[in-house]
Amino acid sequence: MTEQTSNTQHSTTGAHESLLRLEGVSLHYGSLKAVDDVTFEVEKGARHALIGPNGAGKSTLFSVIGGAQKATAGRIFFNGEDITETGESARARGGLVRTFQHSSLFLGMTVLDNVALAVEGVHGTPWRFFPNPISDRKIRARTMEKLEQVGLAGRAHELCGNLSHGERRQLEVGLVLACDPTMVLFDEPAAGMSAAETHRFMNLIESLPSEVTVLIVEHDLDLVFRLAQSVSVLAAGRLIAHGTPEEVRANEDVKVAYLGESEGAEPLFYSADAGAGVEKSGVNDAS
Ligand SMILES: Nc1ncnc2c1ncn2[C@@H]1O[C@H](COP(=O)(O)OP(=O)(O)OP(=O)(O)O)[C@@H](O)[C@H]1O
Repeated sequence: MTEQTSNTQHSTTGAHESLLRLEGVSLHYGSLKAVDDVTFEVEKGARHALIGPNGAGKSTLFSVIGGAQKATAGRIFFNGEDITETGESARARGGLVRTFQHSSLFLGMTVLDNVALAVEGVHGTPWRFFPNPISDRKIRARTMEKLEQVGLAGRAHELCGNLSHGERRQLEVGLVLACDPTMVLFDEPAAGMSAAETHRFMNLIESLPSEVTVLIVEHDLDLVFRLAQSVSVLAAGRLIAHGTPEEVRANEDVKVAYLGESEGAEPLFYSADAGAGVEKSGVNDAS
């Protein structure tokens, strides 16, 4: 992927091709095992969720995958290449892109200009003395395409600072799409969203091109079980389950891990055939 990437190659086997593979990944803070010997893979084109009770290690593992934090043990492979030692921005250039946070939006600029700058960073002249991204027709067309994809074309000329919380999150996805990602890492996208915003955002993630692989860390289990085709469950830093949403719902270790978090909490999971499939206990309900 980059000059920092080692030559180690990971061969994939089986019918489905692995895009991201973690092998024995750990991140220990002294004696605290925030992430402990985690092995799993995400297939190309998958909608994969990483869930777990509070303090399970989700954010830490997410940072390790994105490259913001270094694993203390284990290897990470992306597209067959060992990226364990590859930095965050080099991973992003290689297609493994994390959603931008609100802080990366320019609130005093229009929605159009925000995405145009990101598009220009990827497709345009890397740096100009007097940047005027909208003057470039190709960049403008590409920018509008990204805004259409995230449902913000009608807000193109609005100042970013005037957008609602949900719209800003849509815009963050637009910035990510501007990077032409192979895989997008979504970090709790539904946090702080209203039910309507969450619904819109779910539709947006579902409408992403099928060649874009998605890994999502999310507390809102309604969203997870609607969106994900495969789920990995962490508890106390360890991977305790990995499989389809149905398999994970039925897993006894998963039920115990969630219920153990809050005594007297309502059961977190209905059986798979009980309508919506998931009952929120409030334990991990960020909505
Ligand atoms: N920088 C740090 N130094 C020491 N311990 C940390 C650090 N960051 C996280 N931890 C600890 O690592 C463990 C995993 O934390 P992490 O935030 O990854 O869990 P999480 O599953 O994302 O939790 P939540 O759902 O509450 O956000 C926790 O015990 C946390 O206190």
